[in-house]
Amino acid sequence: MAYREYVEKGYMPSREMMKKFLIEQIDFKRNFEVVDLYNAVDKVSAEDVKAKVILPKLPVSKMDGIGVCFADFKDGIPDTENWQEGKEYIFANTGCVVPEPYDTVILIEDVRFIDGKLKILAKPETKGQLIDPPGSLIGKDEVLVNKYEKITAPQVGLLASGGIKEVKVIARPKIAFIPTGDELVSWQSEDYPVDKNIESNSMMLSAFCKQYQADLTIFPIIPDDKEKIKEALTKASEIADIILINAGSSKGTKDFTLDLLETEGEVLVYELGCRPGKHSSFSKFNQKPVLGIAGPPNGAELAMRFYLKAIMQAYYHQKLSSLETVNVTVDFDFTAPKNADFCLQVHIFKQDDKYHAQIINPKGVTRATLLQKYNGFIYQLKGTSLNVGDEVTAELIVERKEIENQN
Ligand SMILES: Nc1nc2c(c(=O)[nH]1)N[C@H]1C(S)=C(S)[C@@H](COP(=O)(O)OP(=O)(O)OC[C@H]3O[C@@H](n4cnc5c(N)ncnc54)[C@H](O)[C@@H]3O)O[C@H]1N2
Ligand code: MOO
Repeated sequence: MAYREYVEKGYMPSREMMKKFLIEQIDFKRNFEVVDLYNAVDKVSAEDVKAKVILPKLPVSKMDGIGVCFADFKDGIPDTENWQEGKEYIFANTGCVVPEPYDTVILIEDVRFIDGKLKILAKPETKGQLIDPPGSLIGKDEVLVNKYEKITAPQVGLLASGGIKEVKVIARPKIAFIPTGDELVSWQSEDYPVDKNIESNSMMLSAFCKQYQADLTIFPIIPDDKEKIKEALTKASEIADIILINAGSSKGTKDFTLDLLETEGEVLVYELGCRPGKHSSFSKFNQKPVLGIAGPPNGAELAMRFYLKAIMQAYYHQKLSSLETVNVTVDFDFTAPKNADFCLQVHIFKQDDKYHAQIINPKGVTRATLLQKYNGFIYQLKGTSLNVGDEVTAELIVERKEIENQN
């Protein structure tokens, strides 16, 4: 073990700048796959999907009624006492074909049968009234889903109507996660020695990957050994589109991750100008993007919430989403450090028709308390202060209804 002098280097982006930087820097190698309609929802279409059939193929009725020939109404409502079904009129049901020569539908509500004899109460206004002509529901070659559009549940039905059986979509990216640290033991272990910590970030990531639609390979815990880390990175670069390497990113005697990425790859961001999650980094190794994530679960969580999410949205050609915001009155004083913005984790609640925010120090409470309490962020620029009573914009990580009437 040796003392490592801390040298601040490189670009230290804020949270938003880091998202932007990642998206600009990553040259995504996307894969595609063909899925059937059972598996199409929420996938992103790789191309414009055009209808293979038109609907309807023949004129159909828009409503339940009777089909008539408009010409019979040129002088007003004719005497229909002797009209016969199948001759002067037919029954026309919603969505069913109205065959020639019938060209107009009269609503069944505007028709009576008195002693079996037809009586029409309202003259059709126009020829073709209440009829959907061919192609009026799905047009010839109509685009049903656009390229890079996320397919919704109604669109899956639309695709089926358009004669589509399968769609080419962007395949889930492959993410490799490399947990590092001599002090770690797997969360699957039944008991663990007193000097060990439980490796849990892989499971948090596994859950985030489910939400973000990525396939995850979790590597075994890699000891703090440059050769072993290099081996793992090499293997990860062969199987994954995006590599996440965890911990060993700070100033400790065993924090080798960035030294290694610097000599064996290229480090573009060593650390952020934003806390928590300051020790998030971005590198390239064997042409693969490597997102470095801080070891402590809270820093790791924020990196997954912000940076991994941005990467995933860009991978799927989706716009970057932003959190819903709410104006809050702060119930605390706080000054952000001079060298980094601070993404404050706060408890937002409603009192006397106003939203308030209480600060939660992630390093001062158990993780369970933090996760129970914090429901939003206040992003505070470096060196700036907040004082009790200030009104600011906060971001919500829960739905707005969750912050109504709770303390
Ligand atoms: N002198 C300084 N010390 C530290 C600073 C600093 O600026 N100056 N920053 C602190 C901050 S903030 C963070 S965040 C951490 C970053 O640490 P590392 O990313 O280098 O992580 P380690 O030191 O290896 O481990 C820290 C902590 O996290 C636990 N850990 C690691 N991996 C996992 C995992 N996969 N699952 C669960 N927990 C994990 C590890 O056991 C340690 O407890 O540095 C601070 N120090
Ligand atoms: O980077 Mo650390 O995650 O600020 O807590």
